[in-house]
Amino acid sequence: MKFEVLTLFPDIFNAVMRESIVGRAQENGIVEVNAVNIRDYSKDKHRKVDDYPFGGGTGMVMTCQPVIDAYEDLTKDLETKPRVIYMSPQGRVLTQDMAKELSEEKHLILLCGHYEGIDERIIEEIVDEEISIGDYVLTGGELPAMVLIDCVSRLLQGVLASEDSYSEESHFNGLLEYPQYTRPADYKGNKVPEILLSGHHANIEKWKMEQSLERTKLKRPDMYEAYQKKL
Ligand SMILES: Nc1nonc1C(=O)N[C@@H]1CC[C@H](O)C1
Repeated sequence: MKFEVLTLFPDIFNAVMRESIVGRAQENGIVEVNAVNIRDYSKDKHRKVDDYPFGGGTGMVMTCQPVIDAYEDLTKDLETKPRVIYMSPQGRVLTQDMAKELSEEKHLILLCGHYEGIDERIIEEIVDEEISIGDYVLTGGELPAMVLIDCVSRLLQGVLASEDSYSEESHFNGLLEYPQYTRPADYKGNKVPEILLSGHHANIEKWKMEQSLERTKLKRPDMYEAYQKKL
């Protein structure tokens, strides 16, 4: 799967996306992250990519020309145009179900805003969908883009050790995950639940489901209600 990111800060992606699990997925050719510097497409003699907003207001707005020319350049030889996602607080908030849906794509273009945002005509011309990572405002769309790349990439075949790695985790099955424990079985008198040491797999699975239901009901009653409705 190929992610092409339109950004003013490509080095952020090159630093983070070469590390750990996404980095290994890139080395294995499962994922490709290509960060494209919007500023390289500016026709302004000072390589400007932003300007003052019409109608007043604070901050700067990213201008149309560099972003749209960058998009045109990335897609000029492509038969089918990839989906363009603008990372924005006005978008649909990213969920595990959306990540699963996005993981079916072969090629995505992610647009990272900066400053106060981008000229609306960019959205009208090239953006297919706005996606938010949460109801708060950041300084740029780079972290949201990396969050999306991370949560989508880990669903791709061969990225995690096994599919089981995510099939029982929080949000995948509509519930929060059960508590996890590892060695030592007794840490300063705080012991791992006996059931997990019993070797009785049916009872262990039953305990895990009970724990998932209990903590979802406690921590995320909204998810618990939605889960109950689906039964
Ligand atoms: N929350 C979010 N989920 O996706 N993106 C954001 C976000 O706050 N973006 C910033 C808004 C102005 C600046 O351009 C970038």
